[in-house]
Amino acid sequence: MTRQLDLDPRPESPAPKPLVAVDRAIAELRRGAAVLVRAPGLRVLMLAAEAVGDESLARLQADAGVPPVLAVTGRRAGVLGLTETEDGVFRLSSQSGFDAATIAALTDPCAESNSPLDLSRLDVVKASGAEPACVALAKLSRLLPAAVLAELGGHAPFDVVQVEADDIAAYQTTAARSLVQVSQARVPLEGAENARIVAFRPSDGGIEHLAIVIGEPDPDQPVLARLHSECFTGDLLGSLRCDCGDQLRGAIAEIAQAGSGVLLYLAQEGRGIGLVNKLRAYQLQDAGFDTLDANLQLGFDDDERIYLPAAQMLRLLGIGRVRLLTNNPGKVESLARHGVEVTERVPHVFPSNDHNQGYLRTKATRGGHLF
Ligand SMILES: Nc1nc2c(ncn2[C@@H]2O[C@H](COP(=O)(O)OP(=O)(O)OP(=O)(O)O)[C@@H](O)[C@H]2O)c(=O)[nH]1
Ligand SMILES: [Zn+2]
Repeated sequence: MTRQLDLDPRPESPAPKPLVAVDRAIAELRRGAAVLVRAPGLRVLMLAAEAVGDESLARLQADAGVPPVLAVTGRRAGVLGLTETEDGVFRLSSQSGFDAATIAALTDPCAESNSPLDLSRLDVVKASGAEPACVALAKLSRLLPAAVLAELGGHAPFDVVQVEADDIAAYQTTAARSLVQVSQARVPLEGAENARIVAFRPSDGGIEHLAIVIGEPDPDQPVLARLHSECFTGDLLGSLRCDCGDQLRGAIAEIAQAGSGVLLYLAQEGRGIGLVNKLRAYQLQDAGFDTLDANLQLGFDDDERIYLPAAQMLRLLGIGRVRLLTNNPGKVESLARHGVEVTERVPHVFPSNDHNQGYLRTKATRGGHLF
């Protein structure tokens, strides 16, 4: 007999304080305000590089009492020719200081620059202080992965939001572990009428992930499953630049045909860099970079996704074993690492079109996808 899926109805506890502090910091950065990041023995005031203007830069310097430095990923430093090792985070400083236009030119490959950059005047060192946390916070804010920061000697500005570097580092894991089911409803889909959508929310009220459960999956058997990363352009608009729309509708059709299964619709747009950065990546691809190099130009890893939320949702649905619809061996490995047994990888390939041929070729030749 098929068991009903085990649905956990309610949050067990209020949002952990660390999540709340990071959420507040994200909101501040996105509106161009400074936040205070604390690391052991260190306090820095930071702005997201993408959101600085000359005025906020001047205020940062006045509040901290020292000239700001710039933190970028090793990826971005490598693209600029400032380092050969691309791991970690680098601190760039300049005797003459930075203005907003220079920061834009250093951090945003899509920025229109009026004057050529003089990189020879930059001091470049691998950073081990608060810089990695600051860059991680910019990434969590779905902004460009770069930060402007200044060490704070004296008092913090009275109204500044404060956040611990350790809480930033733990944020994604903590948020994923705190996911709970918050609502569900029957939603008949074209070709899969016996479907319901189950919504999962982290306890800080962060962005929800969805499970589309088709039929009545038997938790005692491996469940046919698809992890689908959100793609506004492909899923909703039918963009031909990728294969997401076909994969989404194809997975629903295949699961319906098999009788039952689950599609996790994960809020990780643009392989985890967010829609705005994905549009930047598209602009770079139109200038000749492939889908992986475009991410690196922006300072991101080629894939910024984590699959702990997916593993957690499967657990909450009572599913421990899956037959996974994917061409991406990374998804299989990652789910296994998070305790979900993948009994089989089921290929999920669709015909290419004139616009996504290069994208699919790159995934196969450089991304390790199996087509
Ligand atoms: N950064 C970036 N993201 C993209 C690009 N094209 C599509 N995406 C995103 O990539 C994700 C789609 O990847 P998936 O289909 O889930 O996964 P996959 O790694 O291709 O593996 P499969 O399971 O085989 O499909 C979505 O979040 C898209 O928004 C691109 O050129 N750049
Ligand atoms: Zn897509």
